[in-house]
Amino acid sequence: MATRVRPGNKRCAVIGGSGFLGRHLVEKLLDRGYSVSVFDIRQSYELPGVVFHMGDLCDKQALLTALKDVSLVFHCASPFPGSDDRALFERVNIQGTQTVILACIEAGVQKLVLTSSASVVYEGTDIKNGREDLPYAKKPIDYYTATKIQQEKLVLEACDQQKGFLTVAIRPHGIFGPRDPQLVPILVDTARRGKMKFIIGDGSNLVDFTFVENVVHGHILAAETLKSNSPICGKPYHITNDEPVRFWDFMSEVLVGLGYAAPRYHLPYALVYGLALLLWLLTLVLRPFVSFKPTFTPMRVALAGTHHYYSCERAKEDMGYKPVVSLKEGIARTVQSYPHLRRGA
Ligand SMILES: NC(=O)C1=CN([C@@H]2O[C@H](COP(=O)(O)OP(=O)(O)OC[C@H]3O[C@@H](n4cnc5c(N)ncnc54)[C@H](OP(=O)(O)O)[C@@H]3O)[C@@H](O)[C@H]2O)C=CC1
Ligand SMILES: CC(C)=CCC[C@@H](C)[C@H]1CC[C@H]2C3=C(CC[C@]12C)[C@@]1(C)CCC(=O)C[C@@H]1CC3
Repeated sequence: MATRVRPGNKRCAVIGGSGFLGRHLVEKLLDRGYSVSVFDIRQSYELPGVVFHMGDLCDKQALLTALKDVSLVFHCASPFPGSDDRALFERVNIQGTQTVILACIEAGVQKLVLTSSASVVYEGTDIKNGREDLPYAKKPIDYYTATKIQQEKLVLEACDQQKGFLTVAIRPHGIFGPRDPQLVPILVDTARRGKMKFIIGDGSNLVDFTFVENVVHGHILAAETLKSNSPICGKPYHITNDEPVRFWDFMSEVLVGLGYAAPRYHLPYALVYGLALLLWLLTLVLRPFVSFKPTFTPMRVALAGTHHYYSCERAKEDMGYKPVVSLKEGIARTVQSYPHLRRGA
């Protein structure tokens, strides 16, 4: 049965703390005087002050051990978004998140901060300065995002001020920074295969890319603002760099920083999208005979050729959010952190 953990207790748990965002979050929490338990299916590092609990978040007993005496939980675990294992997304993001909620309540945890995603409202068409009141996507861009929608709903609906269990969801977008296993590695891999020559569309589409330390800052602000009667209870918050940038300028800056050529030739958006769609249909038809994963999926073409940037006004008003690292500085620090991805390395 729930024994409420003493408020003000600075012991917290990071579910998914071995991952890219999770590890940055753990490092900042330690700086701020928290003691941290990490719960993850893998252990990727060791740090003084961190206790690791290895386990699957779908296992309530394993979670209960890790959440003992913890008053604050960050949930930033998810399967790799590029996977096509639908059952895994459903099991971890939906059923697993329900298990996390139940375990938190049973362990007497007072605050749960979920890492959601701004893409829960994106359907592949332009979003300019989107606010949190946009409806959830009816046709999410992929199954991973469909389960992120369900996950966010579960966590926000679990907020219960009467019972002293408070929840909030952070919606970052395009997280980048040192140790990111996705964005820069995909980009460099595409460049190394000679496929980063083309700009899809006229290149003017604006997108949010968010330096990981700003995402961490948003999470910690949310946790520290989350109190009874706080306006943030049960709500989602966009956290970005608040500096929308042309998608292709961002890509070019990273590529040039790592010694690769920037893309130069323009291709019409509708043409590339149509080709990606055809290729995708072809992979479906041929799936019983051959299996291959194209780089140019319709989803990726939409992400590269449409506007998708979000307002963080609500986070500024309700929790005093302001990015702590500019885009320029974030790109410089990211580029510097990938010596092994430099051209010729
Ligand atoms: N990166 C981005 O641009 C964005 C990310 N987000 C969200 O941010 C969060 C963190 O993302 P990111 O740091 O990039 O992801 P990572 O994959 O780097 O980190 C997620 C961690 O969770 C672990 N994990 C996966 N399944 C389970 C499970 N069943 N039980 C326990 N741990 C598990 C992963 O292990 P393993 O690696 O072995 O699978 C990994 O260590 C996610 O919720 C993601 O949806 C939202 C918007 C943008
Ligand atoms: C803002 C946001 C949601 C970023 C998410 C990260 C990835 C979806 C992108 C990171 C690198 C991008 C990329 C492409 C699509 C989107 C990414 C995977 C292309 C495949 C688009 C088509 C190309 O011309 C090559 C691009 C390589 C990099």
